Amino acid sequence: MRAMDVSPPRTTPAAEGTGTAAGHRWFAPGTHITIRGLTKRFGDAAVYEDFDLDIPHGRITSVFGPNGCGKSTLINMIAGLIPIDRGEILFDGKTARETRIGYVFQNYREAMFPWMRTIDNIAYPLQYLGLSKAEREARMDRLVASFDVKFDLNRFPYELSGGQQQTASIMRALAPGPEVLFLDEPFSALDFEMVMFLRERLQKVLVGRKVTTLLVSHDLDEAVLLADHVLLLTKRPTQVADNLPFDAPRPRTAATTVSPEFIDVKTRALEIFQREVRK
Ligand SMILES: Nc1ncnc2c1ncn2[C@@H]1O[C@H](COP(=O)(O)OP(=O)(O)OP(=O)(O)O)[C@@H](O)[C@H]1O
Repeated sequence: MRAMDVSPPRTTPAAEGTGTAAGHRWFAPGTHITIRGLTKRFGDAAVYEDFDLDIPHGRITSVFGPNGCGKSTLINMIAGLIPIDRGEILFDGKTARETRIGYVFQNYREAMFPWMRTIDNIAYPLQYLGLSKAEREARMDRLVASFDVKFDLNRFPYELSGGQQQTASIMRALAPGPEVLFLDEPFSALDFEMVMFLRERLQKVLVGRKVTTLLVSHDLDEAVLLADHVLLLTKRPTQVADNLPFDAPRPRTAATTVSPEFIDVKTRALEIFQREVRK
């Protein structure tokens, strides 16, 4: 089943290409990531079988579905962290290797280099971009200002709280200016005050920079609150159950969760989820 708004054919003549790095490949306007015919097995178990999906440019897509349906596997395959068995995943016609990607893991405790100060951890990816020292410093200044952190970034990661470490992990993922950001349950181990802070900061930065974002969340409120699209998955072999747009104004806050439009999307998502779980 397809995911988003358009229905591109699997293959089209070269003339219909959109002038990408790959030149001959077709993708729908507004689409950033195109997945076609994706197949992934673990042993005898098919997690994905001929799976197609279009992920829009510069928007936040939340991935939600039954336990073990393959949410993490999906974003890890898209990010190029685990191999696919068959199919094609392209970013504006490019491969993951040709795309600047950021990734935030659930387990922030193992995400940072413990021997480096937090600020140096965050700046670490910048050294691979070939920027001058002045450019690196200017980027860091902008990033630190946009997150408005209240803790001391000169501390070592182990001196920070979990929420502060995860804030730093997110800042590090954003430091090189990723075209695509992957977040796998980034807030699930954090206290609610920190979750509120991070949701607000993250939205501001992602929407401001128009970063294509894929967020895996087990929390339906969070999945809907942050998303431009809520991608609902079926049980395995996993397909797209539905893809619900949510276009409430930003920044979205706790107040958004009591708005009629939020409740409407959440209710529809819950119905689809329950239908899939019962199958
Ligand atoms: N490396 C692996 N080897 C074998 N099976 C795997 C491997 N990675 C994932 N799986 C299996 O693939 C399925 C999908 O796993 P995945 O972690 O992607 O699901 P998920 O939807 O993110 O799960 P959850 O809801 O529990 O977070 C699960 O049944 C899991 O056990």
